Amino acid sequence: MSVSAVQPELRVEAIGKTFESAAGPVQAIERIDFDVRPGEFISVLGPSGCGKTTLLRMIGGLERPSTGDVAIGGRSIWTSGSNEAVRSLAFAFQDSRLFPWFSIEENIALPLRLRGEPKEKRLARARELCALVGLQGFEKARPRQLSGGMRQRVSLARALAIDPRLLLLDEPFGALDAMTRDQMNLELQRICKTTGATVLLITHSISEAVFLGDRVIVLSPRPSRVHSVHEVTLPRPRTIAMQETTEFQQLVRAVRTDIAGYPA
Ligand SMILES: Nc1ncnc2c1ncn2[C@@H]1O[C@H](COP(=O)(O)OP(=O)(O)OP(=O)(O)O)[C@@H](O)[C@H]1O
Repeated sequence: MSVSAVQPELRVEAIGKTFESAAGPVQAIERIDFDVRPGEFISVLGPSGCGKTTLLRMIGGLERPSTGDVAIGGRSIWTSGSNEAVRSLAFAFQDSRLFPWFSIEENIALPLRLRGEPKEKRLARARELCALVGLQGFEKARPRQLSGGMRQRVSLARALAIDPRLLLLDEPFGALDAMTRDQMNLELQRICKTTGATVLLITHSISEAVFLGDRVIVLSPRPSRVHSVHEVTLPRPRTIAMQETTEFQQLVRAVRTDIAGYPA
């Protein structure tokens, strides 16, 4: 089968969004189109307020677009309202959004509980995921006993609990210090390789976008459009040392040039 014959995992088609507000309409997104291949990692960058979170929310079924549609695995979310498409995706955010009164394994198992999975099955899956994200031994701990980086691991594990077709990440490591963030980027790369997940990552960090992405999509200021798309051809697995290479630095420079002049 040729590459072009592979059905995209995600299709964003002519999507646009205008919010109604007391001060009048606010056009956040003019028009955005792109496809994501199964297993691909896409990073999305753009100036503050250009509509990145709005885009993610429309892809995730949380915000109705004013125009256009989104399809996951060939199933439209907005035109035909496919519940199955929405059930096949998962989110993680900058704030880990854990329930403080639940243990780590109960937090991870929560999406399975909401789906009515039996307790034994969902806790077994939570323990597997604890190991996958490097939290073995912390299954019974409470969120307050963990560091910020560890809480983000829990948040990722919880997102992976349903085996999502598509993982939507909104600046998940934005609140972490630089060293923890590097570590989490390596972990995320390893987890993606293990699970084969298709990922859309919103970030404000150009180097994170290049380090993780197969492609980097740069959005224009509001009302946003796709400004440019950068293919990242660095081999995988990527290492922190690769950030010192000329190829990596050239890519970062090219992306930065595209968003130069915008507050990133
Ligand atoms: N519910 C809403 N009602 C009115 N305007 C909104 C609403 N939600 C978002 N906006 C506006 O839409 C634009 C895009 O917001 P959004 O949060 O998607 O941007 P962003 O690129 O994620 O921003 P940042 O990089 O700062 O996180 C902003 O101008 C915002 O004020």
